[in-house]
Amino acid sequence: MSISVKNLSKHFDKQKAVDLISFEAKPGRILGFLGPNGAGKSTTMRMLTGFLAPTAGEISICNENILSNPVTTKQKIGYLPENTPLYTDMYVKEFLEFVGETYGLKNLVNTINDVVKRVGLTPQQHKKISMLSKGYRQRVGLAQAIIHNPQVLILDEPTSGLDPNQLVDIRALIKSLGKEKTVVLSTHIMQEVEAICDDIIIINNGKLVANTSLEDLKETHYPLSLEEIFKKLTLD
Ligand SMILES: Nc1ncnc2c1ncn2[C@@H]1O[C@H](COP(=O)(O)OP(=O)(O)OP(=O)(O)O)[C@@H](O)[C@H]1O
Repeated sequence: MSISVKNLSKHFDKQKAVDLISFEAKPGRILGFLGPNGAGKSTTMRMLTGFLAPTAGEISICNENILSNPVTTKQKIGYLPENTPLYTDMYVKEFLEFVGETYGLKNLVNTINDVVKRVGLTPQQHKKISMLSKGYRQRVGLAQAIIHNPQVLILDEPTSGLDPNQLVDIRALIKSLGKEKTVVLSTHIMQEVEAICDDIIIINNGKLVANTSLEDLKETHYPLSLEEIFKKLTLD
């Protein structure tokens, strides 16, 4: 199992932002992480990537405990945070070189060329990040997430704010990455879930209310649409 989460909780003072959740994510599959605003998705993703310490619970990435082996587990994870923080004064390749160096990657020139091609950044590769549209910035965010060839990808709302053409391109890219890696992505777009996810977890008020395959979720709630299922499980 690439990601295994057991009884994970995060409390901010008295608020239980994440409340005893357990789930697994498997290689070669894309796990959609759904939930209303404020349900606990970003908090969970930040714990999965080691950016935020859990209040309680266990996370293992590729069979290694994230708290006991923070350095090795971080090497196995690529993370695209919500509102991708990028150094916008840097040029695309300069930024990727900076990220590659922090991972201690060898053969960086070829690696950067490969990753630029993979995410469809070739026409923009000589530009400053501040000059790029939202969709191309998102591609730079994806490039930095995959540059070290991680086994696990954590993508926090990777397609929010993209135009319909960019949406299609980025989804296709995520789908192709999902064939070889374990991908966890959060989204509010049900069409996106239908288009690319294999498995689904739904979180509401910090608790998991669904944890199954997309197929099983639809079968269990037949004939409801995914929007209707989401509503049914998350309206208190
Ligand atoms: N650093 C923090 N300090 C205090 N409360 C926090 C902190 N980070 C998150 N929260 C709270 O925890 C809850 C879960 O937030 P989180 O950002 O994980 O939700 P989300 O599911 O990602 O929401 P969205 O869909 O709006 O991005 C919210 O009530 C939020 O206000």
